[in-house]
Amino acid sequence: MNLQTILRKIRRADQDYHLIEDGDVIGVGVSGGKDSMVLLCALQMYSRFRDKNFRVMGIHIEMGFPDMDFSQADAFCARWGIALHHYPSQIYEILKRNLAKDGSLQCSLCSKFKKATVITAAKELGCTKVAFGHHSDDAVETLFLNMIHGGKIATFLPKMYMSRTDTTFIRPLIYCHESDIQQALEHNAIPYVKSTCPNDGFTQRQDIKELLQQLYVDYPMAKGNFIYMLHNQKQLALWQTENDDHE
Ligand SMILES: Nc1ncnc2c1ncn2[C@@H]1O[C@H](COP(=O)(O)OP(=O)(O)OP(=O)(O)O)[C@@H](O)[C@H]1O
Repeated sequence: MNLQTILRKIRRADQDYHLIEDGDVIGVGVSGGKDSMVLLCALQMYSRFRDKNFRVMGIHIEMGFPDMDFSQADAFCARWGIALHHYPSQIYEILKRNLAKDGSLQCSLCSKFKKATVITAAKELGCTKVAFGHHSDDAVETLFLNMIHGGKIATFLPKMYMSRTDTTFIRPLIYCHESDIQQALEHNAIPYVKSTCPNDGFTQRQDIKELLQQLYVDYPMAKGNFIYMLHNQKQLALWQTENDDHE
């Protein structure tokens, strides 16, 4: 497999945010989509570097969406000696019983259940950390979603400890663009499973994705600047009222 660009960017993220330590057992959350399949393969390769001693395994939570065929992904992982564990769940059934007012599935509920199930599976499998396939374009989309819908300047972190469940999450692809992932996927013929979630393509995230794509056509430099901005702490200048000092 040739994953040079991805591996270089994972290494940089690892150095900047200390994502992986000696002795780690990393459970990669695998939806079967492009990002998590590339992450699983790349981390497996990264684990072969001599200066790091850690193990990697894939964890797929079976959501129960119809016609999700994992046979190619399973065969590919077996060929490359990558462990991919499947965990059945009732998530789709529960979501169908708790529809939103407009009759659609609730993405926020889905995300909560999915995360909780990945954590349970990771603990059962003896993982020390859980890795997600979020990349830099996801980070910028989340930032815009939070600004537009939530009135806050925030996105997910490269590394996050959740004390409630005693779990550390890492996002090794944060310096990778979607285009890097697409290239790696094609170059190495990594299979992926197309999601059959009925909400796919009709989410607020999809709207933001399209908005940003248009913005990048007019302002191509924005793509790199948005990522730089996320860790450009020195030039952070936000308003502070007198009251904020005392809160
Ligand atoms: N069914 C699942 N089982 C395990 N982990 C999952 C599952 N679905 C998503 N994840 C993890 O959560 C991350 C973000 O989820 P999201 O739904 O945005 O991903 P996706 O777009 O469906 O797939 P991908 O990110 O793999 O292309 C994924 O990259 C993956 O690491």
